Amino acid sequence: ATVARSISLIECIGKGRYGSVWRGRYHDENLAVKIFSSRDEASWLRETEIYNTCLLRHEGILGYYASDMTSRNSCTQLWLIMHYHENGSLYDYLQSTTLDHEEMLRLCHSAAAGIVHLHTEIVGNHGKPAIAHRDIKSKNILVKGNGTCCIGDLGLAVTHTQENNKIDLGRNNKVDVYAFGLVMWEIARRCVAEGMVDDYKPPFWDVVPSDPSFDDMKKVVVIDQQRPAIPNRWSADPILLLMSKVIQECWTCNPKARLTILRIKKTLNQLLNQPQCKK
Ligand SMILES: Nc1cccc(Nc2ncnc3c2C(=O)CC=N3)c1
Repeated sequence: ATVARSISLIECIGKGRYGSVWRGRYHDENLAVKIFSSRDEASWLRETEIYNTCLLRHEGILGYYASDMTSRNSCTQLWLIMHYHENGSLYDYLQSTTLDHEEMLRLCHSAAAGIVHLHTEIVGNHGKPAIAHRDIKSKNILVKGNGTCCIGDLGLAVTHTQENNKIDLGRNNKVDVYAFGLVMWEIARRCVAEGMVDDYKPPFWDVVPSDPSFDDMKKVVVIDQQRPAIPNRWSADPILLLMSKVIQECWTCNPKARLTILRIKKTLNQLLNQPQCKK
């Protein structure tokens, strides 16, 4: 509680049903403060539990400072205090930025590396369970100053270890892989090749209303099994053509046929090291 007291909130940088995110200052350092709405107390509790029980210090995971619960007159105030990233979320970043091949692959590879860390169980005293994020999307990924990503928002995450075989992660991991395919599709659209680039669009922008309901999405994705279209221009570029293959293997109808996030990370790393990708 002492930490929260000495943080001064400077500006609101995000607002939603979840609550709000602020840029804060503490000893001349910037930090991000997520203030949870009372309806979202469960997310605060889950994210706090995950960060405090699992070894989650990793360059691909949004850095955590502290959680704070203070009683503010009649109601409870819930804060999550994280590292601050000036570029904001990947969703924000892609609105205003176009990418070359290396920048596209750095964003995709670093985001994949963060998800690999979540999915990997580390056995031992200072280990971690396998974690399925369950809410992978460009608004929950932050872009760091060096053009790499880190994964945030663990409010819906579930854990699994060998011994307390709680849930079958096999299925859940595949949900993360499907969602990550959508994120790679959003990023690749913003990659300039042969003098062309696609506008930023959220997945399914052309088949659902803005701010779609759960049922709107379910009909498109589950019932009709729709998938985002791959822009024609991608087939004229060797890297984007390979990206379209990786992306489509994240979306197979049968979840068992989907690539693992580790295979995706390795493939992206190979593309990153190809000569035509280096500046
Ligand atoms: N999941 C979660 C939990 C706490 C803060 C956040 N958001 C952020 N974290 C760090 N830097 C940021 C942001 C923004 O939202 C926008 C700009 N920079 C997400």
